[in-house]
Amino acid sequence: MASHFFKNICIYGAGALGGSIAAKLATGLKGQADVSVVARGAHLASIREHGLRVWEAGASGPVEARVIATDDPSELPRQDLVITGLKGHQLAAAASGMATLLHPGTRVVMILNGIPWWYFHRDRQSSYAETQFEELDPGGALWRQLGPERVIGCVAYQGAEVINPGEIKLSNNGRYVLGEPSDEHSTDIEAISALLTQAGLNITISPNIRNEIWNKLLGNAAFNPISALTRALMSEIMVDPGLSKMVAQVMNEVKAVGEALGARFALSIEERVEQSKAIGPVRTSMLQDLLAGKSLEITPLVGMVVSLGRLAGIATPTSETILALVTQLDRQTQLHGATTA
Ligand SMILES: NC(=O)C1=CN([C@@H]2O[C@H](COP(=O)(O)OP(=O)(O)OC[C@H]3O[C@@H](n4cnc5c(N)ncnc54)[C@H](OP(=O)(O)O)[C@@H]3O)[C@@H](O)[C@H]2O)C=CC1
Ligand SMILES: CC(C)(CO)C(=O)C(=O)O
Repeated sequence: MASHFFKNICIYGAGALGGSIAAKLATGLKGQADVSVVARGAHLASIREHGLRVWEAGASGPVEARVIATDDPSELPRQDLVITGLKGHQLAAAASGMATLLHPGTRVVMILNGIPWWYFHRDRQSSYAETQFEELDPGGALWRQLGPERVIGCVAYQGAEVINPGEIKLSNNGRYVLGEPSDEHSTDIEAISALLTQAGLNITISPNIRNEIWNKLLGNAAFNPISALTRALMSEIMVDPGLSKMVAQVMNEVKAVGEALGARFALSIEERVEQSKAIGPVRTSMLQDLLAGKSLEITPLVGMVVSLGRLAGIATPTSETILALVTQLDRQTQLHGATTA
């Protein structure tokens, strides 16, 4: 589909992950492509003035990268590749902006935690193929204006945080898993993987991106909302007997729903819980957003476990309780700010 000559590359939503990837592309491709970002507010102003500053894990200083930066995508030329770094609940509002960047061959790599809006596109194993979700994509704006056929799924194993406007800190070396919704090993995905690898990113191509999504969701459906509700780091959650039990309960629900929809899990829940104990003092992205007074990525991470559970006939009582609590927390934070919520 794409030309495999990526002259114009835009990172739409240059936050923690998007911004760090934009910096890698701008420095690693050494001028071979025009790298632009769509950002907003103080973050955009700082990127324009000072460039992106990215602290690699353990580095003594930031890497600086100059990129074309705007909050108005219609100022940019049509793009050969768009990489989205928006949160799942921010995508629909950006659908028309993203659509202005597309030409017939543009592919869109979507870095997301949780169940994405395109989940059932070309899911040939499922009786739900092409089912759309109003709660992820109100009015079908993404489906219509972007088109699920452009999407390449991306699951990120990279801890990252915007620590100041224009400045991003990475907490590990990170890796990214790409996959076509059709699970095909296409020439597009091969070319995009090669490009991102050339820029210095650790990329693998998955033969089953939905499995990757579910395996990652085990952690995010549990840790992200529990950390927002308690303001605890992942390590603090895991040493609390009540909270670590709740983590295991959510993970069991996610696994049951995923398996009912055909997903395979690499580890048992006991093994996954043990693995989580080793992660350390990480502040999840949902806790970061809460502390910054931002709205929370609830639907893709928690709401969809409950919705897909209903679809598949699997009970998800712990996730339902957490969903109600974290939804109210988000509502109160948006009304009164994070400190009084
Ligand atoms: N951070 C992490 O460690 C990890 C995150 N993930 C997942 O990756 C995805 C991206 O997360 P992350 O990088 O943390 O997200 P961030 O919140 O750091 O970045 C999103 C950026 O997009 C901006 N944005 C939102 N809407 C628009 C818009 N309409 N126009 C321009 N800019 C916009 C946001 O601005 P503003 O701040 O003003 O809203 C923010 O700068 C999420 O699904 C997340 O769950 C996965 C693994 C780890
Ligand atoms: C916690 C972490 C880094 C890994 O599960 C994550 O994915 C998030 O913060 O959203």
